[in-house]
Amino acid sequence: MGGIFSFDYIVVMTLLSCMLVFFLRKKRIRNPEQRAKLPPGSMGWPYIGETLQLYSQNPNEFFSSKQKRYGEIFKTHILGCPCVMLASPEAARFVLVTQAHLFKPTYPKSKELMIGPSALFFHQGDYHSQLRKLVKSSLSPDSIRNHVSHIESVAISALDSWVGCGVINTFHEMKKFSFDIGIVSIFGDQLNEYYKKELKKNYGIVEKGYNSFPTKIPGTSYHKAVMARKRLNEILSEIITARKEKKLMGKDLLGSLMNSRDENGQALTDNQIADNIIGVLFAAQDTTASILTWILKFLHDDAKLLEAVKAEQKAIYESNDNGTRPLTWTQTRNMVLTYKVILESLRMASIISFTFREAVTDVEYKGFRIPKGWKVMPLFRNIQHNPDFFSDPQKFDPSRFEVAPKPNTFMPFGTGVHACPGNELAKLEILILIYHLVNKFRWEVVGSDTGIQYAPFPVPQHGLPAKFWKE
Ligand code: HEM
Repeated sequence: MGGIFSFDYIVVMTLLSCMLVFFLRKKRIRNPEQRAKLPPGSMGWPYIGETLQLYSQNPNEFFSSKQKRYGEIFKTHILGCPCVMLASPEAARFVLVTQAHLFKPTYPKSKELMIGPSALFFHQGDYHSQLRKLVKSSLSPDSIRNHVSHIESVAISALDSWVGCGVINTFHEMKKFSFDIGIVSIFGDQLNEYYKKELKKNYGIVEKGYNSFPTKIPGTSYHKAVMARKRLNEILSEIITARKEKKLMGKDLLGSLMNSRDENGQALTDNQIADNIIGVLFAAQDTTASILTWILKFLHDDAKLLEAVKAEQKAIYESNDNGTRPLTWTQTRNMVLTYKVILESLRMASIISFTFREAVTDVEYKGFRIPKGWKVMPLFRNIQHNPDFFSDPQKFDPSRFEVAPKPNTFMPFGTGVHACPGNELAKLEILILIYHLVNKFRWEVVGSDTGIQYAPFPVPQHGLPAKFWKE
C-alpha cells in the first residue's frame, strides 16, 4: 500500500480526469448553446430592437454602417424578430443555395393571407417544387418567345397613352404596363376585357390595403383589401370554370396550373391556382415597374449613354423597315448595350436589397451560431455595392458587365431554390419597351428632386415625374 498519492491513485485520477474532460467536451459539442457564439451586433431596445433606427433613415445606410462596424455577419432585432444579417457572397450562397433546407421562407401572416397562403414563395419541399416547375416553365425563354408581339402591342399602347397628357408619374404608369404583361404571361391572349378590368380593379384595392394595419373593421383599407381579395378568388374561379367548360386549358400559366397533377394524380384546387396567380402578379408588378423607372432616370441623366442606346435600337428599327415589321425574339437577344444597361440598373438600384429566411434549426456559420427561429437576411445590395466586387460602385457604368461578375456577387433575381422564375420575362418586357421608347419617343424628367422613396422598393422620388412626346 502506498501513501495518498500512490501510483495507482494517480493513474485512476488521471483516467477519471480524462473521462471528465472528454465528457464535458462531448457535452459542449452536443450543446449548440455553448458551441459557438452569436454574431456581433446590437439587439437595440427591449421589444422594439433597432426597428426605429432602420426606418428613420435610408435602410441601406443602416445596413452599411452595421457592416462597417461588425463585418460581414452581424445580429440585430427588427420588426419584433431577432435577425442575423449576412453581407458576403459566400454567406448568401450558404443560406440560399447550399444549406437552403435549413432556412425556410418567412413572411408576416397578414401579408401571406392577403396574397394567398398557397402561393409558391411561402413554401418549401414537394409542393414548392411542383409549383415552381410549372411557373418556371411557363416563364422560360421557350415559352415567352411566343409573347413578343403581344408584349410589343402592350408596350406601344402604354407609350402612346403617356403622350399629350402633361406630367405623368413614371412609376405608376410602369406599374400599369408590368401588370398588363403579368396578365399576358398568365392568361396568354385568352382573357376578355371584362375580366381584365375586374382583375385590375380588385387587385388595385388589395395592393392599397397590403401595407396597412391589419384589422377587421369595415371601411379600413385592410378590410377593403380582404374583401377585394375574396372577389379575386371568385373572378379566377369563373375564369377556370369557363376554360373547363370549353375544354380549352391553354398553354399559358393558368393552363399549366389547371393541367398539373401531383404524384398521387391530385389536381390543384381553384384556391391554390388563384393564390399562385395573385402571387405571380404580386411578384411581377412593382419589381419590374421600379427597375423600369430607374432605367428611364439613368438614361435621362446620361446623354451620351442614351445616344449609344438609341444608335443600337435605331439599327434594329431600320432593319425592320422603320418599325413597320414587328420586333423578333432574335432581335431582342441582340440588344447588347441595352442589356448591359438593364444589368447595371439592377445592380445600381438593387431594388430587392435583401431577402428574409428563418432558421429551422440551430445553424453554425463560420463559427457563429444562428439560433433556430431567428430571421436570416442575405443583404444583396451590400454585396452589389461592395467595391471589392464592383469598382467605384456608386458610378453607373454598364461597361462593367463586359466581364461577368464574380460568382454570387450579382443577385438581383436572388439565387437558389427560390430564385426569380420571372427574370427572363422581366428583361424581355424591358428590352421591348426601351426599343419603342427610344426609337419613337422623347422624355424629360420634371423637377430636380434626386431623392429616393421606398414604395416599398426604392424608386426615384415622386415616381419620377416626366413628360413624354412623340419624335
Ligand atoms: C426586375 C424585375 C424583378 C426582380 C428584380 C425580381 C426579383 C426577385 C427575387 C430577388 C426573388 C427571390 C426572392 C427570395 O429569394 O426571397 C424573386 C422571386 C420570385 N419572382 Fe421575381 N423579380 C422580378 C420580376 C418578376 C416577374 C416579372 C415575375 C413573374 C412574371 C416574377 C415572379 C417571381 C416569383 C413567382 C418568385 C418566387 C419564386 C419562388 O419562391 O420559388 N418576378 N424575384
